[in-house]
Amino acid sequence: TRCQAATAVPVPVAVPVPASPPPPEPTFAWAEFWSFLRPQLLALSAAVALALGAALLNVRIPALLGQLVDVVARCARGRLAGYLREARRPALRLLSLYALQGLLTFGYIALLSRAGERVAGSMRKALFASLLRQDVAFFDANRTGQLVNRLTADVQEFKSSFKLVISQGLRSVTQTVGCFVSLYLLSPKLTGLLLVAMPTLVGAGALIGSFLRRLSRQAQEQVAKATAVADEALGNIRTVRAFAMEDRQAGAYCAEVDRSSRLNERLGLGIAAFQGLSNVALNGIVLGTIFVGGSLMAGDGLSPGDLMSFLVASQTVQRSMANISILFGQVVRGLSAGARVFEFLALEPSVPLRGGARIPGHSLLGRICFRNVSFSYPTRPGYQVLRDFSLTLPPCKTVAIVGPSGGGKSTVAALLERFYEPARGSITLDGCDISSLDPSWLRGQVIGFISQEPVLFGTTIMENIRFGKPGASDAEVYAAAQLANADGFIRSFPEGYSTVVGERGVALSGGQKQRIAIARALVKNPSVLILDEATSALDAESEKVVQEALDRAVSGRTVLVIAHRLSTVRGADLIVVLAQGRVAEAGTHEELVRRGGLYAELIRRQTKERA
Ligand SMILES: Nc1ncnc2c1ncn2[C@@H]1O[C@H](COP(=O)(O)OP(=O)(O)OP(=O)(O)O)[C@@H](O)[C@H]1O
Repeated sequence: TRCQAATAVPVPVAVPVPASPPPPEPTFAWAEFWSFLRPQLLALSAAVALALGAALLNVRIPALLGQLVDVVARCARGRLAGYLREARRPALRLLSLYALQGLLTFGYIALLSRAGERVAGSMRKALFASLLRQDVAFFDANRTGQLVNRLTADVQEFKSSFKLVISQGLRSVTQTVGCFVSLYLLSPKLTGLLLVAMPTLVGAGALIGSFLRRLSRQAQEQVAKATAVADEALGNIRTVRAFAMEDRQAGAYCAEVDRSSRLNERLGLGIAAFQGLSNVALNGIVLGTIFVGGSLMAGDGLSPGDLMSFLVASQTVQRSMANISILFGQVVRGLSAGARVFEFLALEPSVPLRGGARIPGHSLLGRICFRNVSFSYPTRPGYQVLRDFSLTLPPCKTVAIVGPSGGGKSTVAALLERFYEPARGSITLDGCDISSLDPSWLRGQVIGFISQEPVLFGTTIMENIRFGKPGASDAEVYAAAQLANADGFIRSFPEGYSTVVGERGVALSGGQKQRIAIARALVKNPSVLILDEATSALDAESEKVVQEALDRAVSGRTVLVIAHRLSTVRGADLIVVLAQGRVAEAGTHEELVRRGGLYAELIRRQTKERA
């Protein structure tokens, strides 16, 4: 219900937020990261050790291959018996090295995956828990899509960079250094040549690579734009259909897809050129090495085996350096993804979910006082919604708030639920300031909130009603449904209370959904009931049934009704007209009509509209 209630506060589409500089990129929280890493330290250290071992073996392999080639060269031309004898030793050593290397590779990848998944899993859980804790104002300022992205894409990105750094990065660096040492030992001259050629090529490759990455990012963003168009149209198909906008939406989607195809084609072209060029460059290095190496061999400075070792080792260096340059970009992206995850982990809400005093059930009266409350929404600090607002809701009475749209009616309810904190003034329940009370008790047990457009969750009706009181027995659920005028229609479904309502409860009518929402609020037997325009989205027929349910539900509770249609609040014990954040008038229906002020004017206007 909390989520549902949160969506009940209407958020205007175009709130003029005061111009502020874009928030700085969050920095990576190493300490926070360490706390997630620590439980996996053993597995991680083992993975690092195994990866290092595998890399060192890779450094050894070219030398052994060289030995084998020397045997091959020596035993060429028909000396088979001698060849088999001589070759067996280096061949077997090489084979066992390959086997050991395979084993080490298996070990470190397995361990690393385990550690990576666990770190990512615990980051996701912690981030989700932290998001759920945040103030409602936080959700006004951050779009849901972005938050979900941090949970999924950002954690994913961070995890893969983290794994890559340990597997590829560690390996590549060790191999580059190790192989350079063995290259130098084999032939300082050839190594010198390589040292000139390779960095130039790798540098050029990195440059083209970064250009391609930029192109790829643009292409990805374009794909995301196209997806957003499709998502919006499919998600709001009723509106699209109602305005016969299918062709226009299809056209918009086509344009975005065309743009993304063009970008991706250009990217493909770039990748093709890159691959072609790098083939030429790599083969050129092989050719150059053999060519120059051959001349050294002629001068007897190098054996054929040495040349072979040199070739294999230089290939390993090339691969490793290319890997390192790719990794560099990945690390930068991974760190900024990680920073985005940790940013919200560290965020503390101004109103904690739990903690504080509770008033024992038997002595709870339900008397609520707003005293000189002033309030502005955090996303709109310059605009005061309530100014010096004072109102008392006596126990077991119904108080209605009416007034022009945007006057701050729903804001009063949001403050009572402690979705936001007033800037000045106090709100008390039975004389206790609600800021000293346990918010989870206040929301979960004291206040029942029924909003204009109830949100049902994608589960059975039974579970949806039980959402109001997690431990409720079946009998309690039935009783609440009866009180809410919902039992009859629920039982008329073939599966009764086990009927699963769709993701957004689409299979139910507005009136049915509203009655389930009423049952959900009533099952906790709240002392205070807030009805925020609970019937204004319904047609006359459903309104009547829902109104009946509400009339029954209000007895014995302190009720705050927020209403558009004045006809629904005629019987309230007190009617308050809220205009420009202040109480403009208060009294019963008769008193206010007799007074001939704002309320009388509103009544006149509404009857005229009806006529
Ligand atoms: N989450 C929010 N962030 C920023 N401003 C808000 C938010 N919710 C409401 N407002 C603004 O606060 C003012 C009062 O809104 P509120 O919803 O309380 O009015 P209301 O009287 O209930 O209006 P209505 O009858 O149209 O629902 C409006 O100007 C609105 O634009």
